[in-house]
Amino acid sequence: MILILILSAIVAIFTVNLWRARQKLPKGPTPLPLIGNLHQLIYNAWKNGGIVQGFNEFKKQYGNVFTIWMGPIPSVHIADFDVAHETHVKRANTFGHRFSNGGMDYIREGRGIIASNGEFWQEHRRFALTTLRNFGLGRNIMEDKIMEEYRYRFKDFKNTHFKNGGIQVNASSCFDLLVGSIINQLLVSERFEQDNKEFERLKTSLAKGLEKVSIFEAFMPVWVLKSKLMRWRTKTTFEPFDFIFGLVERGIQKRVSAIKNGTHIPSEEGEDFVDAFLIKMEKDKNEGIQSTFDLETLAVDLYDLWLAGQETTSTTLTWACACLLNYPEVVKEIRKELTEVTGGTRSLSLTDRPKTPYLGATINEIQRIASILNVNIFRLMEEDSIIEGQPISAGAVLTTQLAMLHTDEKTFKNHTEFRPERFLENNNLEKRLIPFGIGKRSCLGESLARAELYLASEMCVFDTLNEFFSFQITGNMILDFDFESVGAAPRIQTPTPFALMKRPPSYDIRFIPRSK
Ligand code: HEM
Repeated sequence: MILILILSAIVAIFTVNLWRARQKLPKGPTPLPLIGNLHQLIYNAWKNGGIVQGFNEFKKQYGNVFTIWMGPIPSVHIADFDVAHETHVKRANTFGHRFSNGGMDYIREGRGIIASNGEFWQEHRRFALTTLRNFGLGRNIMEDKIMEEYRYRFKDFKNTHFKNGGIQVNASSCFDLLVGSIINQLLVSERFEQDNKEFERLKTSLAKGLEKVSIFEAFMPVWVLKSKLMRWRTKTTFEPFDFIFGLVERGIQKRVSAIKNGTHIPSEEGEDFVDAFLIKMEKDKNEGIQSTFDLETLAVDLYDLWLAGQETTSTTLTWACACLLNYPEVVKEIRKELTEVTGGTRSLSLTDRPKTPYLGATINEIQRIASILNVNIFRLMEEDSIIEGQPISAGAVLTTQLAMLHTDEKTFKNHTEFRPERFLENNNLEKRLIPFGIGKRSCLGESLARAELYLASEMCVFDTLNEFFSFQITGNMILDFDFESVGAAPRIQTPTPFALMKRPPSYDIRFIPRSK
Protein backbone atom coordinates (compact mmCIF):
# COMPACT_ATOMS: atom_id res chain seq x y z
CA MET A 1 0.00 0.00 0.00
CA ILE A 2 2.80 2.40 0.99
CA LEU A 3 4.65 1.48 -2.17
CA ILE A 4 1.59 2.28 -4.29
CA LEU A 5 1.25 5.62 -2.50
CA ILE A 6 4.92 6.47 -3.06
CA LEU A 7 4.71 5.47 -6.73
CA SER A 8 1.50 7.50 -7.21
CA ALA A 9 3.16 10.51 -5.56
CA ILE A 10 6.19 10.19 -7.84
CA VAL A 11 4.00 9.91 -10.95
CA ALA A 12 1.92 12.90 -9.75
CA ILE A 13 5.05 15.04 -9.20
CA PHE A 14 6.43 14.08 -12.62
CA THR A 15 3.08 14.85 -14.28
CA VAL A 16 2.74 18.27 -12.61
CA ASN A 17 6.34 19.16 -13.49
CA LEU A 18 5.82 18.05 -17.07
CA TRP A 19 2.62 20.07 -17.30
CA ARG A 20 4.41 23.16 -15.96
CA ALA A 21 7.36 22.73 -18.32
CA ARG A 22 5.01 22.30 -21.30
CA GLN A 23 3.47 25.73 -20.64
CA LYS A 24 6.83 27.23 -21.56
CA LEU A 25 7.33 25.29 -24.80
CA PRO A 26 5.81 25.19 -28.30
CA LYS A 27 2.85 22.86 -28.78
CA GLY A 28 3.34 19.14 -29.17
CA PRO A 29 1.86 15.76 -28.26
CA THR A 30 1.27 15.00 -24.58
CA PRO A 31 4.36 13.33 -23.15
CA LEU A 32 4.45 10.50 -20.63
CA PRO A 33 6.70 10.71 -17.57
CA LEU A 34 10.20 9.35 -18.29
CA ILE A 35 9.67 8.27 -21.90
CA GLY A 36 8.21 11.56 -23.11
CA ASN A 37 6.94 11.21 -26.69
CA LEU A 38 9.38 8.52 -27.77
CA HIS A 39 6.59 5.99 -28.22
CA GLN A 40 4.66 8.37 -30.52
CA LEU A 41 7.79 9.27 -32.47
CA ILE A 42 8.69 5.62 -32.99
CA TYR A 43 5.12 4.78 -33.99
CA ASN A 44 4.82 7.72 -36.41
CA ALA A 45 8.19 6.94 -37.98
CA TRP A 46 7.36 3.25 -38.32
CA LYS A 47 3.86 3.91 -39.68
CA ASN A 48 5.05 6.43 -42.25
CA GLY A 49 8.26 4.70 -43.31
CA GLY A 50 10.91 7.01 -41.86
CA ILE A 51 11.84 9.56 -39.25
CA VAL A 52 11.30 12.57 -41.56
CA GLN A 53 7.83 11.32 -42.45
CA GLY A 54 7.24 10.70 -38.74
CA PHE A 55 8.14 14.32 -37.92
CA ASN A 56 5.78 15.44 -40.69
CA GLU A 57 2.86 13.84 -38.86
CA PHE A 58 3.63 16.11 -35.90
CA LYS A 59 3.88 19.11 -38.20
CA LYS A 60 0.41 18.36 -39.59
CA GLN A 61 -1.02 18.42 -36.08
CA TYR A 62 1.00 21.14 -34.37
CA GLY A 63 2.28 23.44 -37.10
CA ASN A 64 5.69 24.78 -38.14
CA VAL A 65 7.23 24.46 -34.68
CA PHE A 66 6.51 21.60 -32.33
CA THR A 67 7.93 19.99 -29.21
CA ILE A 68 8.75 16.32 -28.87
CA TRP A 69 9.99 15.05 -25.52
CA MET A 70 12.96 12.74 -26.01
CA GLY A 71 12.54 11.00 -22.70
CA PRO A 72 13.01 13.77 -20.12
CA ILE A 73 14.47 16.30 -22.62
CA PRO A 74 12.15 18.57 -24.60
CA SER A 75 13.28 18.96 -28.23
CA VAL A 76 11.80 21.67 -30.39
CA HIS A 77 11.68 21.11 -34.15
CA ILE A 78 11.47 23.89 -36.72
CA ALA A 79 9.82 22.76 -39.94
CA ASP A 80 9.54 26.04 -41.82
CA PHE A 81 12.17 28.16 -43.57
CA ASP A 82 10.84 31.57 -42.43
CA VAL A 83 10.85 30.50 -38.79
CA ALA A 84 14.39 29.11 -39.20
CA HIS A 85 15.53 32.39 -40.71
CA GLU A 86 13.82 34.53 -38.07
CA THR A 87 15.42 32.56 -35.24
CA HIS A 88 18.82 31.39 -36.56
CA VAL A 89 19.75 34.43 -38.65
CA LYS A 90 17.95 37.39 -37.11
CA ARG A 91 18.45 36.19 -33.52
CA ALA A 92 21.57 34.15 -34.16
CA ASN A 93 23.06 34.56 -30.68
CA THR A 94 20.00 33.23 -28.87
CA PHE A 95 19.78 30.22 -31.16
CA GLY A 96 23.49 29.48 -31.76
CA HIS A 97 24.52 27.31 -28.80
CA ARG A 98 25.27 23.67 -29.64
CA PHE A 99 23.63 20.85 -27.68
CA SER A 100 26.35 18.35 -27.00
CA ASN A 101 25.20 15.26 -25.28
CA GLY A 102 25.43 11.55 -25.93
CA GLY A 103 27.02 10.63 -29.25
CA MET A 104 28.04 14.24 -29.95
CA ASP A 105 30.10 14.44 -26.80
CA TYR A 106 31.36 10.86 -26.89
CA ILE A 107 34.99 11.62 -27.81
CA ARG A 108 34.83 15.40 -27.95
CA GLU A 109 33.95 16.13 -24.32
CA GLY A 110 33.09 19.73 -25.18
CA ARG A 111 36.13 20.20 -27.46
CA GLY A 112 36.47 20.36 -31.25
CA ILE A 113 34.32 22.52 -33.51
CA ILE A 114 31.05 20.68 -33.90
CA ALA A 115 30.14 20.17 -30.25
CA SER A 116 31.98 22.99 -28.46
CA ASN A 117 30.59 26.34 -27.41
CA GLY A 118 31.58 29.80 -26.22
CA GLU A 119 35.06 31.21 -26.68
CA PHE A 120 36.61 27.80 -27.30
CA TRP A 121 34.27 27.21 -30.25
CA GLN A 122 34.80 30.74 -31.62
CA GLU A 123 38.59 30.40 -31.50
CA HIS A 124 38.69 26.95 -33.05
CA ARG A 125 36.10 27.64 -35.75
CA ARG A 126 37.88 30.87 -36.71
CA PHE A 127 41.23 29.10 -36.77
CA ALA A 128 39.91 26.26 -38.95
CA LEU A 129 38.24 28.65 -41.39
CA THR A 130 41.32 30.85 -41.72
CA THR A 131 43.63 27.87 -42.12
CA LEU A 132 41.49 26.18 -44.76
CA ARG A 133 41.18 29.50 -46.57
CA ASN A 134 44.96 29.91 -46.51
CA PHE A 135 45.23 26.50 -48.12
CA GLY A 136 43.02 27.59 -50.96
CA LEU A 137 39.39 27.16 -49.83
CA GLY A 138 37.41 29.35 -52.22
CA ARG A 139 40.44 30.03 -54.42
CA ASN A 140 42.02 28.44 -57.47
CA ILE A 141 44.48 26.40 -55.40
CA MET A 142 41.55 24.39 -54.13
CA GLU A 143 40.34 23.74 -57.65
CA ASP A 144 43.78 22.45 -58.60
CA LYS A 145 43.91 20.20 -55.56
CA ILE A 146 40.48 18.75 -56.26
CA MET A 147 41.20 18.17 -59.94
CA GLU A 148 44.57 16.61 -59.11
CA GLU A 149 42.82 14.09 -56.88
CA TYR A 150 40.21 13.31 -59.55
CA ARG A 151 42.94 12.69 -62.11
CA TYR A 152 44.96 10.56 -59.75
CA ARG A 153 41.96 8.52 -58.66
CA PHE A 154 40.71 7.76 -62.13
CA LYS A 155 44.10 6.92 -63.48
CA ASP A 156 44.37 4.49 -60.60
CA PHE A 157 40.93 3.03 -61.32
CA LYS A 158 41.91 2.61 -64.94
CA ASN A 159 44.71 0.32 -63.83
CA THR A 160 42.68 -1.65 -61.33
CA HIS A 161 39.04 -1.54 -62.46
CA PHE A 162 39.08 -1.49 -66.26
CA LYS A 163 36.64 -4.11 -67.55
CA ASN A 164 34.74 -4.58 -70.83
CA GLY A 165 35.81 -1.22 -72.20
CA GLY A 166 35.05 0.90 -69.15
CA ILE A 167 35.87 1.57 -65.52
CA GLN A 168 33.56 -0.31 -63.21
CA VAL A 169 33.50 0.75 -59.56
CA ASN A 170 31.24 0.84 -56.56
CA ALA A 171 29.93 4.42 -56.52
CA SER A 172 30.31 5.10 -52.83
CA SER A 173 33.79 3.48 -52.61
CA CYS A 174 34.86 5.66 -55.53
CA PHE A 175 33.69 8.88 -53.86
CA ASP A 176 34.88 7.81 -50.42
CA LEU A 177 38.44 7.50 -51.71
CA LEU A 178 38.22 10.70 -53.68
CA VAL A 179 36.71 12.89 -50.97
CA GLY A 180 38.72 11.19 -48.21
CA SER A 181 41.92 11.97 -50.06
CA ILE A 182 41.00 15.61 -50.73
CA ILE A 183 40.24 16.29 -47.08
CA ASN A 184 43.21 14.25 -45.90
CA GLN A 185 45.55 16.21 -48.16
CA LEU A 186 44.30 19.41 -46.57
CA LEU A 187 44.59 18.12 -43.05
CA VAL A 188 47.69 15.91 -43.07
CA SER A 189 49.04 16.01 -46.65
CA GLU A 190 48.27 12.33 -47.27
CA ARG A 191 46.01 10.63 -49.75
CA PHE A 192 44.34 7.27 -49.28
CA GLU A 193 45.14 4.40 -51.60
CA GLN A 194 42.72 1.74 -52.77
CA ASP A 195 44.51 -1.06 -50.97
CA ASN A 196 44.88 0.88 -47.73
CA LYS A 197 43.60 -1.63 -45.19
CA GLU A 198 43.10 1.00 -42.48
CA PHE A 199 40.94 3.10 -44.79
CA GLU A 200 38.91 0.05 -45.82
CA ARG A 201 38.33 -0.90 -42.20
CA LEU A 202 37.49 2.66 -41.34
CA LYS A 203 34.94 2.98 -44.13
CA THR A 204 33.22 -0.34 -43.54
CA SER A 205 32.88 0.21 -39.85
CA LEU A 206 31.91 3.85 -40.25
CA ALA A 207 29.15 2.90 -42.68
CA LYS A 208 27.90 0.31 -40.19
CA GLY A 209 28.10 2.79 -37.33
CA LEU A 210 26.30 5.53 -39.23
CA GLU A 211 23.51 3.19 -40.18
CA LYS A 212 23.01 2.43 -36.50
CA VAL A 213 23.40 5.86 -34.92
CA SER A 214 19.89 7.06 -34.24
CA ILE A 215 18.15 9.79 -32.30
CA PHE A 216 18.58 7.57 -29.25
CA GLU A 217 22.38 8.10 -29.25
CA ALA A 218 21.88 11.85 -29.69
CA PHE A 219 19.99 12.20 -26.43
CA MET A 220 21.40 9.57 -24.08
CA PRO A 221 23.99 11.00 -21.66
CA VAL A 222 27.55 9.85 -22.37
CA TRP A 223 27.82 7.93 -19.10
CA VAL A 224 24.81 5.80 -20.09
CA LEU A 225 26.29 5.13 -23.52
CA LYS A 226 29.60 4.19 -21.97
CA SER A 227 28.02 1.95 -19.33
CA LYS A 228 28.39 -1.84 -19.51
CA LEU A 229 24.62 -2.09 -19.89
CA MET A 230 24.81 -0.38 -23.27
CA ARG A 231 27.87 -2.20 -24.61
CA TRP A 232 25.75 -4.44 -26.86
CA ARG A 233 24.67 -1.36 -28.83
CA THR A 234 27.52 1.09 -28.50
CA LYS A 235 30.15 -1.45 -29.51
CA THR A 236 29.10 -1.34 -33.17
CA THR A 237 27.91 2.26 -33.10
CA PHE A 238 30.96 3.86 -31.53
CA GLU A 239 33.80 1.49 -32.42
CA PRO A 240 34.39 3.25 -35.77
CA PHE A 241 34.61 6.61 -34.07
CA ASP A 242 37.19 5.26 -31.59
CA PHE A 243 39.11 3.83 -34.52
CA ILE A 244 39.11 7.15 -36.44
CA PHE A 245 40.19 9.04 -33.35
CA GLY A 246 43.02 6.54 -32.83
CA LEU A 247 44.14 7.06 -36.44
CA VAL A 248 44.08 10.83 -35.98
CA GLU A 249 46.13 10.61 -32.78
CA ARG A 250 48.68 8.34 -34.42
CA GLY A 251 48.95 10.74 -37.38
CA ILE A 252 49.67 13.63 -35.04
CA GLN A 253 52.32 11.67 -33.15
CA LYS A 254 53.96 10.77 -36.47
CA ARG A 255 54.10 14.44 -37.48
CA VAL A 256 55.41 15.60 -34.10
CA SER A 257 58.18 12.97 -34.28
CA ALA A 258 59.00 13.93 -37.88
CA ILE A 259 59.39 17.58 -36.86
CA LYS A 260 61.54 16.58 -33.87
CA ASN A 261 63.88 14.37 -35.90
CA GLY A 262 64.09 16.90 -38.74
CA THR A 263 62.45 14.78 -41.46
CA HIS A 264 59.60 17.29 -41.70
CA ILE A 265 60.37 21.00 -41.67
CA PRO A 266 57.17 23.05 -41.91
CA SER A 267 57.18 26.20 -44.04
CA GLU A 268 56.21 29.52 -42.43
CA GLU A 269 52.46 28.91 -42.81
CA GLY A 270 52.76 25.13 -42.70
CA GLU A 271 51.96 22.55 -45.34
CA ASP A 272 48.60 21.51 -43.94
CA PHE A 273 46.18 21.90 -41.04
CA VAL A 274 48.35 19.94 -38.60
CA ASP A 275 51.39 22.09 -39.33
CA ALA A 276 49.37 25.29 -39.00
CA PHE A 277 47.99 24.10 -35.65
CA LEU A 278 51.43 23.14 -34.32
CA ILE A 279 52.79 26.53 -35.39
CA LYS A 280 49.93 28.25 -33.56
CA MET A 281 50.64 26.15 -30.44
CA GLU A 282 54.27 27.19 -30.51
CA LYS A 283 53.41 30.85 -31.06
CA ASP A 284 50.94 30.91 -28.14
CA LYS A 285 53.57 29.24 -25.95
CA ASN A 286 56.25 31.76 -26.91
CA GLU A 287 53.89 34.67 -26.25
CA GLY A 288 52.92 33.22 -22.88
CA ILE A 289 49.24 33.01 -23.87
CA GLN A 290 47.04 30.60 -21.93
CA SER A 291 46.01 28.65 -24.98
CA THR A 292 43.32 26.12 -25.85
CA PHE A 293 45.56 24.90 -28.67
CA ASP A 294 47.28 21.71 -27.58
CA LEU A 295 47.83 18.21 -28.97
CA GLU A 296 44.59 16.88 -27.51
CA THR A 297 42.45 19.66 -28.96
CA LEU A 298 44.27 19.24 -32.27
CA ALA A 299 43.18 15.60 -32.33
CA VAL A 300 39.53 16.53 -31.70
CA ASP A 301 39.55 19.35 -34.30
CA LEU A 302 41.02 17.00 -36.89
CA TYR A 303 38.53 14.29 -36.00
CA ASP A 304 35.68 16.78 -36.44
CA LEU A 305 36.88 18.11 -39.77
CA TRP A 306 37.47 14.63 -41.10
CA LEU A 307 34.13 13.22 -39.97
CA ALA A 308 32.12 16.27 -41.03
CA GLY A 309 33.92 16.65 -44.34
CA GLN A 310 34.22 13.06 -45.52
CA GLU A 311 30.93 11.29 -45.15
CA THR A 312 28.72 14.28 -46.00
CA THR A 313 30.35 15.08 -49.33
CA SER A 314 30.90 11.49 -50.36
CA THR A 315 27.28 10.60 -49.54
CA THR A 316 26.01 13.60 -51.53
CA LEU A 317 28.11 12.60 -54.55
CA THR A 318 26.81 9.05 -54.40
CA TRP A 319 23.25 10.44 -54.35
CA ALA A 320 24.24 12.71 -57.26
CA CYS A 321 25.21 9.78 -59.47
CA ALA A 322 22.11 7.84 -58.46
CA CYS A 323 19.95 10.78 -59.57
CA LEU A 324 21.81 11.29 -62.83
CA LEU A 325 21.65 7.59 -63.70
CA ASN A 326 17.88 7.81 -63.39
CA TYR A 327 17.56 11.01 -65.41
CA PRO A 328 19.53 10.78 -68.67
CA GLU A 329 17.62 13.78 -70.03
CA VAL A 330 19.16 15.93 -67.27
CA VAL A 331 22.62 14.64 -68.21
CA LYS A 332 21.91 15.57 -71.82
CA GLU A 333 20.90 19.10 -70.85
CA ILE A 334 24.03 19.63 -68.74
CA ARG A 335 26.15 18.34 -71.62
CA LYS A 336 24.59 20.92 -73.88
CA GLU A 337 25.26 23.74 -71.41
CA LEU A 338 28.86 22.75 -70.75
CA THR A 339 29.63 22.28 -74.42
CA GLU A 340 28.62 25.89 -74.95
CA VAL A 341 30.63 27.19 -71.97
CA THR A 342 33.86 25.27 -72.44
CA GLY A 343 33.76 25.03 -76.21
CA GLY A 344 34.28 21.33 -75.66
CA THR A 345 38.02 21.72 -75.38
CA ARG A 346 38.74 22.20 -71.70
CA SER A 347 37.41 20.97 -68.37
CA LEU A 348 35.21 23.04 -66.15
CA SER A 349 36.53 25.62 -63.68
CA LEU A 350 34.92 27.12 -60.60
CA THR A 351 34.97 30.48 -62.37
CA ASP A 352 32.45 29.04 -64.87
CA ARG A 353 29.78 28.83 -62.18
CA PRO A 354 27.80 31.94 -63.21
CA LYS A 355 27.69 30.63 -66.77
CA THR A 356 26.33 27.19 -65.90
CA PRO A 357 22.88 27.79 -64.37
CA TYR A 358 21.54 24.38 -65.37
CA LEU A 359 24.40 22.51 -63.69
CA GLY A 360 23.94 24.77 -60.64
CA ALA A 361 20.21 23.98 -60.58
CA THR A 362 20.97 20.26 -60.89
CA ILE A 363 23.36 20.32 -57.93
CA ASN A 364 20.72 22.18 -55.91
CA GLU A 365 18.13 19.58 -56.81
CA ILE A 366 20.56 16.76 -55.93
CA GLN A 367 21.21 18.31 -52.50
CA ARG A 368 17.47 18.80 -51.99
CA ILE A 369 16.59 15.22 -52.92
CA ALA A 370 19.59 13.86 -50.98
CA SER A 371 18.96 15.93 -47.80
CA ILE A 372 21.53 13.71 -46.17
CA LEU A 373 20.57 14.42 -42.56
CA ASN A 374 17.30 12.77 -41.59
CA VAL A 375 17.77 14.55 -38.26
CA ASN A 376 19.84 17.73 -38.10
CA ILE A 377 22.25 18.33 -35.22
CA PHE A 378 20.75 20.10 -32.23
CA ARG A 379 21.24 23.46 -30.54
CA LEU A 380 20.54 24.23 -26.89
CA MET A 381 18.51 27.16 -25.54
CA GLU A 382 20.50 29.01 -22.90
CA GLU A 383 17.81 31.58 -22.18
CA ASP A 384 14.02 31.81 -22.40
CA SER A 385 12.77 33.14 -25.71
CA ILE A 386 9.85 33.24 -28.11
CA ILE A 387 9.51 31.26 -31.31
CA GLU A 388 6.62 31.95 -33.70
CA GLY A 389 4.66 33.55 -30.87
CA GLN A 390 5.17 30.56 -28.56
CA PRO A 391 7.48 30.44 -25.54
CA ILE A 392 10.62 28.31 -25.53
CA SER A 393 12.42 27.87 -22.24
CA ALA A 394 16.12 27.64 -21.42
CA GLY A 395 17.26 24.01 -21.36
CA ALA A 396 15.16 22.95 -24.34
CA VAL A 397 17.08 21.65 -27.34
CA LEU A 398 16.08 22.67 -30.82
CA THR A 399 16.92 22.21 -34.45
CA THR A 400 15.77 23.13 -37.92
CA GLN A 401 14.84 19.90 -39.64
CA LEU A 402 16.49 20.50 -43.01
CA ALA A 403 15.00 17.40 -44.65
CA MET A 404 11.50 18.60 -43.68
CA LEU A 405 12.14 22.02 -45.20
CA HIS A 406 13.41 20.44 -48.40
CA THR A 407 10.34 18.25 -48.76
CA ASP A 408 7.86 20.99 -47.86
CA GLU A 409 5.14 20.80 -50.54
CA LYS A 410 4.33 24.48 -50.08
CA THR A 411 7.83 25.45 -51.26
CA PHE A 412 8.91 22.48 -53.37
CA LYS A 413 5.84 21.33 -55.32
CA ASN A 414 5.81 17.58 -56.13
CA HIS A 415 8.84 17.30 -53.89
CA THR A 416 9.52 13.64 -54.65
CA GLU A 417 10.17 14.52 -58.30
CA PHE A 418 13.78 15.17 -59.35
CA ARG A 419 13.38 18.34 -61.43
CA PRO A 420 16.32 20.79 -61.59
CA GLU A 421 14.18 23.19 -63.66
CA ARG A 422 12.28 24.21 -60.51
CA PHE A 423 15.32 26.27 -59.44
CA LEU A 424 15.48 28.02 -62.82
CA GLU A 425 11.75 28.79 -62.89
CA ASN A 426 11.85 30.39 -59.43
CA ASN A 427 14.96 32.31 -58.42
CA ASN A 428 13.86 32.56 -54.80
CA LEU A 429 13.83 28.82 -54.33
CA GLU A 430 17.61 28.53 -53.95
CA LYS A 431 17.52 30.73 -50.82
CA ARG A 432 15.16 28.25 -49.23
CA LEU A 433 17.48 25.33 -49.82
CA ILE A 434 19.82 25.06 -46.84
CA PRO A 435 21.68 21.71 -46.95
CA PHE A 436 24.58 23.31 -45.04
CA GLY A 437 22.36 24.50 -42.20
CA ILE A 438 21.60 28.04 -41.16
CA GLY A 439 22.92 30.70 -38.82
CA LYS A 440 26.14 30.95 -36.88
CA ARG A 441 26.60 27.19 -36.54
CA SER A 442 26.12 26.51 -40.22
CA CYS A 443 28.62 24.31 -42.06
CA LEU A 444 32.24 25.39 -41.90
CA GLY A 445 33.19 23.39 -44.98
CA GLU A 446 30.49 24.77 -47.29
CA SER A 447 32.91 26.34 -49.82
CA LEU A 448 35.02 23.21 -50.02
CA ALA A 449 31.97 20.98 -50.36
CA ARG A 450 30.42 23.23 -53.03
CA ALA A 451 33.67 23.20 -55.02
CA GLU A 452 33.87 19.40 -54.79
CA LEU A 453 30.25 18.96 -55.85
CA TYR A 454 30.58 21.35 -58.79
CA LEU A 455 33.77 19.86 -60.16
CA ALA A 456 32.81 16.28 -59.38
CA SER A 457 29.33 16.55 -60.86
CA GLU A 458 30.97 17.54 -64.08
CA MET A 459 33.18 14.52 -63.74
CA CYS A 460 30.22 12.22 -63.21
CA VAL A 461 28.50 13.48 -66.25
CA PHE A 462 31.35 13.94 -68.61
CA ASP A 463 34.35 12.14 -67.35
CA THR A 464 36.79 14.84 -68.29
CA LEU A 465 39.82 12.73 -67.61
CA ASN A 466 40.64 11.85 -71.17
CA GLU A 467 44.25 11.14 -70.43
CA PHE A 468 43.54 7.83 -68.77
CA PHE A 469 42.20 6.37 -71.98
CA SER A 470 44.85 5.80 -74.53
CA PHE A 471 43.24 7.60 -77.46
CA GLN A 472 43.51 11.26 -78.17
CA ILE A 473 40.41 13.33 -77.74
CA THR A 474 40.07 16.15 -80.14
CA GLY A 475 36.52 17.28 -79.50
CA ASN A 476 34.83 18.17 -76.28
CA MET A 477 35.53 15.71 -73.51
CA ILE A 478 31.95 16.13 -72.45
CA LEU A 479 30.88 14.41 -75.58
CA ASP A 480 33.47 11.67 -75.34
CA PHE A 481 32.42 9.70 -72.28
CA ASP A 482 29.25 8.26 -70.89
CA PHE A 483 28.32 6.38 -67.76
CA GLU A 484 25.79 3.78 -66.78
CA SER A 485 24.78 1.72 -63.78
CA VAL A 486 25.70 -1.92 -63.53
CA GLY A 487 22.36 -3.71 -63.56
CA ALA A 488 19.20 -1.72 -62.88
CA ALA A 489 19.58 1.98 -62.07
CA PRO A 490 19.73 2.53 -58.29
CA ARG A 491 16.43 3.54 -56.74
CA ILE A 492 16.36 7.06 -55.36
CA GLN A 493 15.34 5.71 -52.01
CA THR A 494 17.32 5.45 -48.81
CA PRO A 495 17.97 2.14 -47.07
CA THR A 496 18.37 4.07 -43.77
CA PRO A 497 15.16 6.09 -43.23
CA PHE A 498 15.38 5.69 -39.44
CA ALA A 499 19.05 6.61 -38.95
CA LEU A 500 20.39 10.14 -38.42
CA MET A 501 22.06 10.02 -41.82
CA LYS A 502 20.16 9.30 -45.02
CA ARG A 503 22.47 7.03 -46.92
CA PRO A 504 22.11 6.24 -50.64
CA PRO A 505 21.66 2.69 -51.94
CA SER A 506 24.82 0.77 -52.80
CA TYR A 507 25.41 0.37 -56.55
CA ASP A 508 28.16 -0.05 -59.12
CA ILE A 509 28.76 2.41 -61.91
CA ARG A 510 30.58 2.21 -65.26
CA PHE A 511 32.48 5.06 -66.97
CA ILE A 512 32.65 4.34 -70.69
CA PRO A 513 34.25 6.20 -73.61
CA ARG A 514 31.49 7.58 -75.84
CA SER A 515 31.53 6.78 -79.53
CA LYS A 516 31.93 9.82 -81.74
C1 HEM B 1 27.88 18.13 -48.96
C2 HEM B 1 28.66 18.28 -47.92
C3 HEM B 1 28.26 18.82 -46.58
C4 HEM B 1 27.02 18.98 -46.03
C5 HEM B 1 25.67 18.67 -46.65
C6 HEM B 1 27.22 19.53 -44.69
C7 HEM B 1 26.19 19.86 -43.83
C8 HEM B 1 26.38 20.38 -42.56
C9 HEM B 1 25.31 20.72 -41.65
C10 HEM B 1 23.83 20.57 -41.94
C11 HEM B 1 25.87 21.19 -40.50
C12 HEM B 1 25.12 21.62 -39.24
C13 HEM B 1 24.72 23.07 -39.35
C14 HEM B 1 23.84 23.55 -38.22
O1 HEM B 1 24.03 23.21 -37.05
O2 HEM B 1 22.93 24.32 -38.55
C15 HEM B 1 27.30 21.15 -40.68
C16 HEM B 1 28.22 21.55 -39.73
C17 HEM B 1 29.58 21.44 -39.89
N1 HEM B 1 30.25 21.03 -41.03
FE1 HEM B 1 29.44 20.47 -42.78
N2 HEM B 1 28.56 19.67 -44.47
C18 HEM B 1 29.25 19.26 -45.59
C19 HEM B 1 30.61 19.26 -45.79
C20 HEM B 1 31.54 19.66 -44.85
C21 HEM B 1 32.98 19.72 -45.07
C22 HEM B 1 33.69 19.39 -46.38
C23 HEM B 1 33.56 20.11 -43.87
C24 HEM B 1 35.01 20.31 -43.49
C25 HEM B 1 35.96 20.62 -44.23
C26 HEM B 1 32.47 20.32 -42.92
C27 HEM B 1 32.63 20.73 -41.62
C28 HEM B 1 31.61 21.06 -40.75
C29 HEM B 1 31.81 21.51 -39.38
C30 HEM B 1 33.14 21.67 -38.67
C31 HEM B 1 30.53 21.77 -38.85
C32 HEM B 1 30.21 22.29 -37.45
C33 HEM B 1 30.10 23.81 -37.50
C34 HEM B 1 29.89 24.46 -36.13
O3 HEM B 1 29.23 23.88 -35.27
O4 HEM B 1 30.36 25.59 -35.96
N3 HEM B 1 31.28 20.05 -43.55
N4 HEM B 1 27.59 20.66 -41.95
